[in-house]
Amino acid sequence: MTPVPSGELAEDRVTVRLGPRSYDIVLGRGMTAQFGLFVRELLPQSQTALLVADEHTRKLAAPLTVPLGEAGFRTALAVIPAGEQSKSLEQLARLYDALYELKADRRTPVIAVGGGVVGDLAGFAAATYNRGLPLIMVPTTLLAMVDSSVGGKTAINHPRGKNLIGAFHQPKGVWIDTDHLATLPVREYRSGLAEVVKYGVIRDAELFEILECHAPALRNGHASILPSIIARCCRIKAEVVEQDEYEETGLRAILNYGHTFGHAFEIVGAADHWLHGEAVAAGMMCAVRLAQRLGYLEDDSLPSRQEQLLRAFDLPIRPLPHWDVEALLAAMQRDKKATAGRLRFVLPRCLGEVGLVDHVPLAEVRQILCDR
Ligand SMILES: O=C(O)C(=O)C[C@@H](O)[C@H](O)[C@H](O)COP(=O)(O)O
Ligand SMILES: [Zn+2]
Repeated sequence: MTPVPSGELAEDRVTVRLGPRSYDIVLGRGMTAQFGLFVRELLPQSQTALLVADEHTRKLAAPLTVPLGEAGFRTALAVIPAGEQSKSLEQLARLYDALYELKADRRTPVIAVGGGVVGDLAGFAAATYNRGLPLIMVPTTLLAMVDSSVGGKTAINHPRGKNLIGAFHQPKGVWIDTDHLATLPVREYRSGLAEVVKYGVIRDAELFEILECHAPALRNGHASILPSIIARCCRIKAEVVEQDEYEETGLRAILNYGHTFGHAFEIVGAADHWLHGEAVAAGMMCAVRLAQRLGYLEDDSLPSRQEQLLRAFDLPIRPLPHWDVEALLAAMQRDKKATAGRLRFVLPRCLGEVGLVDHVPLAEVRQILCDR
């Protein structure tokens, strides 16, 4: 795999092993000066690079143009409006225009500097322009570091469904500089903690216990163990993606714990502007209650432990009362995991173990949604 660039301050490295599409996730602090070398070693022939950022992360993207220039790249920076609405055809077209203006060729990397929205949109532009450009992920939010920058899911939204238009397109490399977290608004940071809790429930009981022990420090972003938690989540994600890259066997679907409810909350409750992790948090609570109701859950302490942890991170544990139940159910029936409108959920059996449950009766799900 990729050699470590000399002088790099990387503290950790996780390799995602996917044969010819394998790549490294490099984790460290204060690594800006080494970024050009990192990209150059991945792409020895490229002459141009398009950086993509939003209004908030442009200040993190701009300094990267210096080491990229030193490494011989002619760069351009495309800035999109911040927020979920940017996962749209309109913003995608703007990125295609920017690539055209740059005279991008098949070797031009798209470098996504930001959170999940920037990564998903820039990733989809990279997956489709010229039938595929190299993609480099520079996640700057906790959520993007532990989840969306790894695994190759790229997408924009359809007005009626999250991530409905997308492609699998693995990055060539992921560059996690934890110094970027210092710039993150606290609500964004805590939204990322929801996906961290998810990893504990689906696959890593010990991680969940670590989160419980360090909840007060983690809540405020001051925990010295945070970098090791980020690396641990990346390792879990890598392991899952390595075994089921295209979500075919059902294994990768476990990463969707809380998302069937969560995506419906994001769509139906769009006006309330919940962040993705907030919707996932309330979605995980609905899922664990559903598991209990269906008799699937073997560990009765899990709902209250999960609730306590999410509360400790100031995350929502229920959908908002004014969201229409029938609209939420309709959104769930259009979920990508549903087949022919039949609901399929990722449900926990015990801490660290979840399964895919088919044909969940609509009435049971309605009951969970009515309980607010
Ligand atoms: O990488 C995956 O696989 C995931 O499901 C991770 C999720 O946290 C992420 O939100 C993903 O974008 C959801 O994908 P979708 O296929 O349900 O749209
Ligand atoms: Zn997610």
